Amino acid sequence: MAANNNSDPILDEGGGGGVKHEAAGEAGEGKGGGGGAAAAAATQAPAAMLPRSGSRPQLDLSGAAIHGNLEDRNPTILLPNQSDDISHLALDIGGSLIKLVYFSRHAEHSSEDKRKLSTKRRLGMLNGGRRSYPVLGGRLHFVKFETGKLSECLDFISSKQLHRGGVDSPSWRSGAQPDNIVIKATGGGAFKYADLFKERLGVSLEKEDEMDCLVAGANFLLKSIRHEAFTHMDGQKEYVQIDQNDLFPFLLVNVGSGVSIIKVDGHGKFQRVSGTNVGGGTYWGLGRLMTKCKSFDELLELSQRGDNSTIDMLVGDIYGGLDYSKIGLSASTIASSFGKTISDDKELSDYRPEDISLSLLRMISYNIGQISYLNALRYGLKRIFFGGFFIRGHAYTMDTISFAVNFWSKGEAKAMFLRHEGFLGALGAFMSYEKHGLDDLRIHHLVERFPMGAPYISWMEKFVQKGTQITAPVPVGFPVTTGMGGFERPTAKGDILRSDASAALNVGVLHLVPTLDVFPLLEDPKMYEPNTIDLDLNEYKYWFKVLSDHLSDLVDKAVASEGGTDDAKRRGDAFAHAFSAHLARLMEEPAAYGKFGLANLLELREECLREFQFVDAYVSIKQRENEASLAVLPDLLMELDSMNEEARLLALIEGVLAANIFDWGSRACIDDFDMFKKRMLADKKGQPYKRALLFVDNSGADVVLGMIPLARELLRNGTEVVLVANSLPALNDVTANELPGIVAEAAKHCGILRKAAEAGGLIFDAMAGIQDDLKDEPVSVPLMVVENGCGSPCIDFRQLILEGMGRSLHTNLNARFKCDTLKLAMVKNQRLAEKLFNGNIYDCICKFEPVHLT
Ligand SMILES: Nc1ncnc2c1ncn2[C@@H]1O[C@H](COP(=O)(O)OP(=O)(O)O)[C@@H](O)[C@H]1O
Ligand SMILES: CC(C)(COP(=O)(O)O)[C@@H](O)C(=O)NCCC(=O)O
Ligand SMILES: [Mn+2]
Repeated sequence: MAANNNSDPILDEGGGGGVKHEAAGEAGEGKGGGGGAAAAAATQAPAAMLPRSGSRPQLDLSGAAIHGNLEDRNPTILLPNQSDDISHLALDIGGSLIKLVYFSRHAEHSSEDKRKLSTKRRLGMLNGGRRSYPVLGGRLHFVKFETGKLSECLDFISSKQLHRGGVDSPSWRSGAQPDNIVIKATGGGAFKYADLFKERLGVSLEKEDEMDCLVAGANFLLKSIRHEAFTHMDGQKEYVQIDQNDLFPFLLVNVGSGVSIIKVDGHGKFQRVSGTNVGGGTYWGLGRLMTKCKSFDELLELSQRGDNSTIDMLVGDIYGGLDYSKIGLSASTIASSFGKTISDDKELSDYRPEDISLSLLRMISYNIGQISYLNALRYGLKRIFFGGFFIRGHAYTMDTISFAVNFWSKGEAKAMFLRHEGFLGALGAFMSYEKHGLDDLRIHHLVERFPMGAPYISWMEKFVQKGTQITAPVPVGFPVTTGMGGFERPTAKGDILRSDASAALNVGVLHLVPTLDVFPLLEDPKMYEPNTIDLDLNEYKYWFKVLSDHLSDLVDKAVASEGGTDDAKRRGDAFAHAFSAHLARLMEEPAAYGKFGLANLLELREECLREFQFVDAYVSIKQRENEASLAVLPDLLMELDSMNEEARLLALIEGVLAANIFDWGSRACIDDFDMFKKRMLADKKGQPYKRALLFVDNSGADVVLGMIPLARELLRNGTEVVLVANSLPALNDVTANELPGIVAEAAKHCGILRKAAEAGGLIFDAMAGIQDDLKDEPVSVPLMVVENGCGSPCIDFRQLILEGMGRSLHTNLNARFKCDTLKLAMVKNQRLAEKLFNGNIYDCICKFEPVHLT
């Protein structure tokens, strides 16, 4: 039988089979799970797209008119009343910063389309009637500007035409000038700068109340974004699992220029209970005056090298070096911020700016923590969420606030922080566009797909246009606390604050994918964790090395896939820099982007490639492998058909797992084949599976010689088969777009596949004229292809378009489903084999998990 020679070219440690081919020889390591997995559900209803929510943007066709040449085959249609495309920007113009939240639709990948067309043409499968597979929805971006540099912000909006729905919007392309564009805006600047916006951009700002927006933004984030909230104590960040049913009431403290303290009781139910004018503006303002720093970050960075005991009067200064233990104050506790300067006969210039900055930071953070706690106490609240850009993801600031809350509440109240800290108001304003209907979004509808937000957008533009260097982020120091009331000075690991750009990487671009839903066959969605192993720092180091080692090879492929042009080379460079910066950021703080498993790490790379417009780095490798495998498929099918049923089933499973691994002395580390065989053969007569979902993985031998023959066997047994494939390219994975072409080609050699593909609408009379003997193959069950909503080598079943079953090893090995499940994978990574099974590279997994009816 044919060897299943599939391997994931970057990630597998060795070639996946006997016949060396280019991709296998390139020997990366990692993804490991090779064969894909199949699931069989005996009772499920036909696969169907999940319905879109009724409150989502609707198409408003009133007044539609053809724009341009009526003779054109595809003239542009103007929808003058369709406002979706122009309500994609919202602003929060605060005392210090302007925050923008904007939505962009995924651009059409025209080069991909061309390529798709030529592949289809070559495979002889162009037919206009087949369904097309949509690319994933759109993205929410987060960008900020200094309020003092408002004109930069206006330029940004104008250059991207954000006020008119972006440069890709119909209104922009058509050159139409809607005369009254309205943009939602909150914050004081919505009032102050309304005229300027009208003058410069011709837009009217529709004012939304700042407190309404803060609360709406916070509620939305806490409800819809995974790993949004975290605690930060003693340098340790820990994400908080938010129980949707037990969220309210809480205290929201927004630390902007000033501080607003709001008691939140529900959606739209809140009361501003307090505030303080000692806030972010105070730290930055006083700090600027006293240190001559030119930027907020410079001031914050200085604090990391500061020693506040030269400025602050400590308890020990007053008590002759002793603690005041009776009231719980250590000698190092600050008794009086800046108090020491009253007795020193010194000028401002005699103090180190570093020390001044730290004293200021501690004074203001501590004060905010304390006032917040007192307000929590007033209302009996235990949870305090802190937002606003004063926080700036800065460890020392958060630790100081947490310390104050913890100290004064004696551990009763908890300070929590939000990853989108400064964007609460802007998000709230964005959500106030009623037609967005974002209010009913559930957590899996907004997928945070890696921080390619503001910094990366501007970095990318810089790279593409100027080829500027990205500076990799540098570590921020963690403070050390003493047990009793005081902080020692921070023991900074690095001496420079992470650049503003990379710090903003704490916030990802939110991908809005309204059709995504939790896979309904998951046994317990709440308990589901896609990643098989936790990434501790050691694991991180290992995978970072793997990914870094293969970066240059990947860049070569990516550049080649775009024709090797100068532009592609520049983008390749930019991709390498950006991806390395992400890796460095994660190395420094693995939880920087929320909990991050291997699946996320692998997806990050794919996302990053896409960000730099590499549509499909493996396109030609995939095509070559598909063609080579299709050429040997007829022989394989003939060989399979000559076997008895039992031998054939074994050959098929081996085929998926790569037949000749046994030659290499490998063993099966999980082997439930006999159980599976029993279900397939012995029980078959009574109750064949109604439907099987096959999660296909790699292009080439994996899908053509492994999964398609397995699908064919299931079809032969009367089981409907759904091939579930990635929506977007990732490594050499086959995509839902590519599969129909491959199936059509395979069907040329096989009546079973042909009839089933026709029944499933995959091909329409494509094989008319091809003679084969279908007498023995009375197949009427359909073979279908669906996309899974993923663009990653791994699958997260919380975020799927359609029902299916899990592939593989890195993810889903331990996932339990409500249907019988067969997990097939070859372990192509020594480390994983050892870790998971005490096994060896090329060991195989054939894990059958029938549903036990109780
Ligand atoms: N790049 C920056 N420039 C100015 N201030 C910053 C910056 N980054 C963080 N900050 C801090 O954040 C505060 C502004 O926070 P923000 O939530 O945007 O408030 P506002 O709505 O009043 O502008 C500033 O006063 C300052 O303390
Ligand atoms: C006036 C503000 C609401 C403006 O918001 P900001 O621009 O600071 O985000 C805020 O600065 C504030 O709440 N100041 C504190 C005023 C007080 O309660 O004393
Ligand atoms: Mn504000």
